[in-house]
Amino acid sequence: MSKTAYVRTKPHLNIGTMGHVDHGKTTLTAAITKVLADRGTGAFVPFDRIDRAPEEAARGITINIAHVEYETDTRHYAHVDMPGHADYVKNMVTGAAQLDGAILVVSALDGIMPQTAEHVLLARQVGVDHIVVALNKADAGDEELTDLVELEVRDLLTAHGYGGDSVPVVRVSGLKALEGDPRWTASIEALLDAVDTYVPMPERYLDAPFLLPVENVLTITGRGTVVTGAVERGVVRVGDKVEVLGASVETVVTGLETFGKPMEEAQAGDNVALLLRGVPRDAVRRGHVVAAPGSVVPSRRFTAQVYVLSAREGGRTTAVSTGYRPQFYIRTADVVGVVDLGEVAVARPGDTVVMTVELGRDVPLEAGLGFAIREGGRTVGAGTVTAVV
Ligand SMILES: Nc1nc2c(ncn2[C@@H]2O[C@H](COP(=O)(O)OP(=O)(O)OP(=O)(O)O)[C@@H](O)[C@H]2O)c(=O)[nH]1
Ligand SMILES: [Mg+2]
Repeated sequence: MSKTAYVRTKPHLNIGTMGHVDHGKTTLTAAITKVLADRGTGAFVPFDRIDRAPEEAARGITINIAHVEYETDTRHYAHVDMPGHADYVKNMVTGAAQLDGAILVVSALDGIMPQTAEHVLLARQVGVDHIVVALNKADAGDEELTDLVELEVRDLLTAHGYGGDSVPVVRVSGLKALEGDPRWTASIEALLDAVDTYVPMPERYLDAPFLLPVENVLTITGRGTVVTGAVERGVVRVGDKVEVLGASVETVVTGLETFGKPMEEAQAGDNVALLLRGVPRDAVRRGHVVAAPGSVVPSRRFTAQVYVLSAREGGRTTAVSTGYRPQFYIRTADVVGVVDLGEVAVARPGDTVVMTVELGRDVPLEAGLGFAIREGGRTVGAGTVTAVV
């Protein structure tokens, strides 16, 4: 672990790029780091270091979620570059669950595509309240066509409750900005200004007991097991006792880092790595939750309001009934659950229904928590927990 400590000088936010495959999310992410590196408030992260897992290079699509950090004049950001490929939308849900705002990347050449719409729907569901649009590849697009794409994107956002008329839509070229073309580096500056001003600093629940949904688990040779993720609430310090829900382990945090920089204390919103004393690597998984001991009681039964996606939105073509067993994506967890629709008994695509769910295992639940429902690799529903039973 490197030695320069993290110094908190600016408010920290978590943002990310989402959008259809090949619309330019990773190129744009690299371009943002380049523009800010030239300004002196970040380090350039080239495309191939963002799109870096071996599995990805082989298939040429973003599968794992990559994080980079940078600063604007007013803020410090952790930025996650989310995958666009349909098979990996579940990774997108994990990433979006921790975002304060998102940059929706839409190719000005192609317009809205299936994952553009799916990502907007999922973002809404997992609680991303602010979206800024990057109309990418504007270097290659024709202006009238781009105008149409912009209208189409604003309509899509309005349809999902984002107030499409007031959402900033910035025409950019990640590719040309990476090449240093001044017209297009200016477009990236404009995009960052839009993010700085349009995405508000969210309220951080610093006084609540510590909770972090585990996004990834790794081993540091000679030091032990590390879990990473964004702190959902509270504060954690080196030396604090924590419990890992899902693994049923109590342990102590022996190290804390953000982007390779050690810190004494992490707080709600921070994207961190936690070194856990004496926890075997295979005891902890993505989807587990690290929390202050005794602060949450995991459970498996809850009631929820659920929207069943229509076929046009990529959902099912047939109704679901009591006994249906899809996967539930809750925070970073992916758990099977059985649906009970009560007296209604049947829910058709396009319906909003109340259901009781019995999950296959206990997870920390609370009223207001958003989740996605998936089946056979596609999203079929989106809901909010109304009560824990
Ligand atoms: N003309 C032009 N091409 C671009 C621009 N941005 C990206 N591209 C090209 O579009 C293709 C896809 O870019 P990526 O950045 O890999 O797209 P992505 O959205 O990250 O793709 P996935 O991660 O697979 O979903 C590449 O060939 C890029 O060079 C742009 O601003 N202008
Ligand atoms: Mg990518």
